Amino acid sequence: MTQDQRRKYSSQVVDGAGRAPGRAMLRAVGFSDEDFRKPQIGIASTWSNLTPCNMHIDGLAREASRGADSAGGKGVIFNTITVSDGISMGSEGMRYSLVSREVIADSIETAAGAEGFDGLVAIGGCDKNMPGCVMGLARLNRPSVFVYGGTIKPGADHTDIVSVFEAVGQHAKGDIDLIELKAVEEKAIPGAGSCGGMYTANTMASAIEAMGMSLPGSSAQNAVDDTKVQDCQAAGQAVLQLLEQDIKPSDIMTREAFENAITVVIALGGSTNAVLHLLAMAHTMEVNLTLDDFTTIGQRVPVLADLRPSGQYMMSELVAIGGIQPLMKMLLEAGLLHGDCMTVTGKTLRENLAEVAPYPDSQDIIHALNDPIKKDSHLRILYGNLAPTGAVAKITGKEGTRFSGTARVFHSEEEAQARIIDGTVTAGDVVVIRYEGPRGGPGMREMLSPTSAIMGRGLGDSVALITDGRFSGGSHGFVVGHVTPEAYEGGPIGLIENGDTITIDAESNEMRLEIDDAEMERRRQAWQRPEPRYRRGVLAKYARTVSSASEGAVTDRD
Ligand SMILES: CC(C)(O)[C@@H](O)C(=O)O
Ligand SMILES: [Mg+2]
Repeated sequence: MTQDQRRKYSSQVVDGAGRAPGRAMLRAVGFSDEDFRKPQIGIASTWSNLTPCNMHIDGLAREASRGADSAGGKGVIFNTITVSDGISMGSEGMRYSLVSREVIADSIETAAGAEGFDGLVAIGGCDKNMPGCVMGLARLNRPSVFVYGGTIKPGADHTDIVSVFEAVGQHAKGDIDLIELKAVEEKAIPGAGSCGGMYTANTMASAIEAMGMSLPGSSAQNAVDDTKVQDCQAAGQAVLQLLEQDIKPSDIMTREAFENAITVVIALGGSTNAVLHLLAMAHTMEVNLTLDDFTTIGQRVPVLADLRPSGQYMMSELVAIGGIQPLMKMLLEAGLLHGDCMTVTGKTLRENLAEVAPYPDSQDIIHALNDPIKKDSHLRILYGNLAPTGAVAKITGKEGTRFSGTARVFHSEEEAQARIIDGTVTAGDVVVIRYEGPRGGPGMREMLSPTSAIMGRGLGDSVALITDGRFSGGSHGFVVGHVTPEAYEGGPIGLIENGDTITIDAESNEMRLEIDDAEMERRRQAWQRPEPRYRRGVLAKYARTVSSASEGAVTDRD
């Protein structure tokens, strides 16, 4: 491919006498005559000092830019936003979390679309960054690579952010005092990097690597490590190679690649957010993926990783034994991955895995296929009279696979949290948290505070929680989220009354409100939509455009 063919977009901005004003501007940011003849590589950085997940990404962006320069391109760094779920969780501000995914995708599309980058590297840290970046790259469909900022190291005594959330529940129960709670708070977050278990950030990074949009190994690296620096430089270089071969996201993010991503997420015991984000990414790439694909794939893929929140180990411990590449090789050899998928190395998944060595014999983080932690998926898609268009449950089996209990209904996360903490919620209850959906919240908050409070209070196997909101990757217990249609749209979750019996069955994949159809209809007639919580600003805009959680909660429908 000629240099000019590789400058499909930047040539429109910098070539010819008429473009002198644009070149004048670019000279001021460091372009030389020679640079105008190079492909421009946009480096989307989610750097921010507001969260440890992203506080090191400015340095990583500079490494990626150097990598692009060294391969004959011209790297141009630009920034997009991030918000931190670990900080906003349980507050009004958490309504902005899922919204930030759209803002990130929109801003990458906007900056690259306006400036004429020929290729891109996008670097994400906190969990919504990852799908946000990839959605931006997919919309642009220019040769590009995603880089994960890397995982945080464990805090002292094997703690992490979820340890702090669960300590809040232990404190409420009286098991630990304020001094002990503060000690957990002080030791859990030792520096830069994304939340340390198989929570949403590590889940999505792994999914994206499995999908072929990150370099092999990228998703399982420590944030502060030479391997991450090398990954960034290599990503900058890889974009130039992708330009040469004209390999675009649409060549990589195929239906089979999404199936690979789902397979790896299940094997890792990953976050329920993967369902939402993969549906959204597929929508962006115009790949036909539905909730039911998670069921079909989930029937044949076991959970193999003993990682938090349901298991014991942290991501950095998986990094130490070789990351997810040996796992992917195991899955490929078992016929569970499509080996012919193209990746950002310019090679297929099978070619990338050819030289990968197996895990050391001594490890017990990743179980063998004949000794799974769970023989099928922990991510269950439930239907029934409570979720006519689907819901997403995380059922590891540790808390059982069937739950029948008495509804205790709350109209917000805060209300529910207060009643869990003060002991009103007791064994046998099904906590219902509604009006937390994408549109009704708005923003579909993550219920990590209530699920952690339930665990901390020792009610993990005797209380279930259902919501039209979503969960953190750190949530565990008997939990069902993404209940659709959401309450604000008139969904049956809005018709539950205190004292009703609710049955959740993760074997038959059903969730039922035990009332007859006539009673359901009577309640439906009496239901009234509440006033929206926001009338102006980004949350109101979001509520007006967002689709159902069962469709990925996207805002750019046709
Ligand atoms: C705070 C967490 C654990 O990062 C959460 O937001 C997640 O979704 O995993
Ligand atoms: Mg999150």
